[in-house]
Amino acid sequence: MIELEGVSKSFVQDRNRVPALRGVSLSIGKGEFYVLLGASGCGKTTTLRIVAGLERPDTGTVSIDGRQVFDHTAGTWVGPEERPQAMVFQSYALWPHMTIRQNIAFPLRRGVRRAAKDEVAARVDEALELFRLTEQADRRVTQLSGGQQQRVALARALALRPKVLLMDEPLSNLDAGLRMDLRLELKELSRRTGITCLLVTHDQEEAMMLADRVGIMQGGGIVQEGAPDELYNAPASEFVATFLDHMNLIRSASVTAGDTDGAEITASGQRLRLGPGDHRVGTTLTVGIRPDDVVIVVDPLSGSAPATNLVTGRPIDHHYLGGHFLHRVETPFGLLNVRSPIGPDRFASGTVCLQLPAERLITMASARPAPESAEHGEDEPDRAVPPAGSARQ
Ligand SMILES: Nc1ncnc2c1ncn2[C@@H]1O[C@H](COP(=O)(O)OP(=O)(O)OP(=O)(O)O)[C@@H](O)[C@H]1O
Repeated sequence: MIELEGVSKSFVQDRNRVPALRGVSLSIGKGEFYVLLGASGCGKTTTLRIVAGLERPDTGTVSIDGRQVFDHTAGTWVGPEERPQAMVFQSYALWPHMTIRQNIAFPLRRGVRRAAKDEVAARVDEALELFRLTEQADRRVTQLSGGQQQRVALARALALRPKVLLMDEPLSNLDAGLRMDLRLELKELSRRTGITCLLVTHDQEEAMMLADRVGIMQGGGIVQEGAPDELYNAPASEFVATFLDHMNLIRSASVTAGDTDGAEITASGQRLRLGPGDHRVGTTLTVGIRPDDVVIVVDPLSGSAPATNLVTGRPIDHHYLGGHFLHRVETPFGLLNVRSPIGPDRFASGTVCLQLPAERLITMASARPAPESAEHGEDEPDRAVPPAGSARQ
């Protein structure tokens, strides 16, 4: 339904051409919910605006529903009004002097997709019902809450019966509760209508919850795409691993032994077992483990305690997060974040034994060493937990 091939775009900033997109290729199927996820400035909105026809790329091709709408080489260009899409913005973009009903009806009466009067009335009623807005239909939109206003914006977009719904951070202005409600509505809606959705966000949870497929953007390109669970369980790079889930990273791990059951790695003078996988002896890789997957071994001397992949550390601090704790623990691998229901009152004082279970360790290619300043640049994810900074060797 949406195809981008080799799309690049640069903008002039302070008299210099600055690349915003570097050869983006993307293929979104009919009825698919695709989310572009990335930190501020990585090129998400530019990609969306190019699909919408609000921005003209420098190179490449763009097709929607089998029709080429841009081809740099052939000089093809189809304007936004002729593309089969509707767009929803973070700012709602409603007409404040109109009622809900008028806001939904207005675009149906104008432009190239103008509908007949009866048709307009029928579509407005349908959209009102879909978003449970029928009772308030004659209220001014300025009298509505943010969540209601965004539902009007979505109703207005869907009343156009677009083949493609493009959404730019549509839920970012809403508080946490409303955001969750609208996510659920949006997901249900996309299932029910079968409409192809492309949404951009910097919110990992939102992307995971809504998407059939997520494309993770960094520095003007898509660095990995896949179903949310694929990305979560098999991040291809340190960037994706830390962006999605604040993973603890153990860098510069050497594979020292391997057999069909798994492999052994050495990092910071400590040995760890890995589960089965394609790990060649002699290679160096990065090993990741999520804070939830690190096990606190309360009584390491008991007969039932695990025997492998143990490491002793010094707790630095503890944060109560409601129902569970976040502990930061200094270990030979560096500082590890550990999320656990076990509270600090159950550790021996000043020391804690951790297990990094082999089946929970995720391996990925080592990143090239980054300059210190780049480590916390704009592409760094928003952190809900303190970073495991010193685990970066
Ligand atoms: N009209 C413009 N003029 C100049 N530079 C632009 C313009 N639009 C985007 N850029 C630049 O292109 C890059 C990508 O911007 P874009 O808005 O696509 O990023 P984004 O990932 O959507 O970020 P955000 O989440 O902050 O909106 C940024 O460096 C931005 O400053």
